[in-house]
Amino acid sequence: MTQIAFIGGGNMATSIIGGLIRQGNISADLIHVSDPGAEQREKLTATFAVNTHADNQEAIANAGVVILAVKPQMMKDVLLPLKATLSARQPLIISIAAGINLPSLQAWSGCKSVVRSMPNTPALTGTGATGLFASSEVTLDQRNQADALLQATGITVWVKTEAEIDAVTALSGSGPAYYFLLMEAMIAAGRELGLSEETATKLTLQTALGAGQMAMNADVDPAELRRRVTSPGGTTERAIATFEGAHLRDIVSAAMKSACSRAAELSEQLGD
Ligand SMILES: NC(=O)C1=CN([C@@H]2O[C@H](COP(=O)(O)OP(=O)(O)OC[C@H]3O[C@@H](n4cnc5c(N)ncnc54)[C@H](OP(=O)(O)O)[C@@H]3O)[C@@H](O)[C@H]2O)C=CC1
Ligand SMILES: O=C(O)[C@@H]1CCC=N1
Repeated sequence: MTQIAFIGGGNMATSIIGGLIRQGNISADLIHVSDPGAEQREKLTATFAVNTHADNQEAIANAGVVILAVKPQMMKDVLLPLKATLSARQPLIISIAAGINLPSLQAWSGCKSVVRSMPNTPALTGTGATGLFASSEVTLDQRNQADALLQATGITVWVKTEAEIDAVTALSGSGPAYYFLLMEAMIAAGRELGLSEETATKLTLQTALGAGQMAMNADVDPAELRRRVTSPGGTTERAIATFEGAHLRDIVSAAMKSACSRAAELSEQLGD
């Protein structure tokens, strides 16, 4: 069976490892994670019983797939010392880093088969969403391997151009944070309306879950679901008018465009 190495065992690696272990198709024995933090390594071993290493070379020694899960700013410094080993072994490389393009990943790793992916943190509960784009050298088997790995954490979508990965980053990569921000705002507003923290939180989270599940299962689009909540002359109408008056759609559009530009900017600043 193929060994999988994670370089970097932080938030996102933890979410993906959690999804893989939870799904049960990959044994924890086959997963090797390297991270400089002793506490982080202990946490990963205690939670998932995976192999952990302080040394990146040890983690990749027998790996058929190497998942790059360090910050974009670290990527070049992390890969260059591994280049001799990686280029000799040619494992499938899967990067999850925002804004590091395929030519840079290929140059720094010495590997031809590189998949650029953009997952998100709900991977931890198997409800992740991942966008993927492969270098032309990636074989069909490797593409299927990357797809199966990330499908263990939720849905996968292959995009047609590498530039679309930056759009995916702005939408689903960063997207959970947008919903969490809305939850924070709703909890705070519920408190202002006199609800306890506990009640406001409980109702906000259950409403988010219910709306998400309804939207997933409905045979109509979110706009129609919104209309069905909005009784003429009722309460929702007032709230929606307030959102529209404050140009919520323009705010969302500007926010996502700035996230997408930041990904492109990272690529320019950090790439070769
Ligand atoms: N968080 C998210 O929602 C998403 C993140 N991403 C991408 O995932 C990547 C990781 O992000 P995230 O998990 O949030 O970041 P984290 O900082 O949580 O994780 C990165 C981990 O890498 C470790 N690390 C630092 N230097 C090295 C090294 N030389 N070798 C091995 N590991 C090292 C860090 O340790 P230490 O903290 O001690 O420095 C840290 O534990 C980023 O590239 C990001 O763009 C993609 C999709 C979503
Ligand atoms: O904020 C970031 O840069 C990373 C990429 C997508 C989510 N988190």
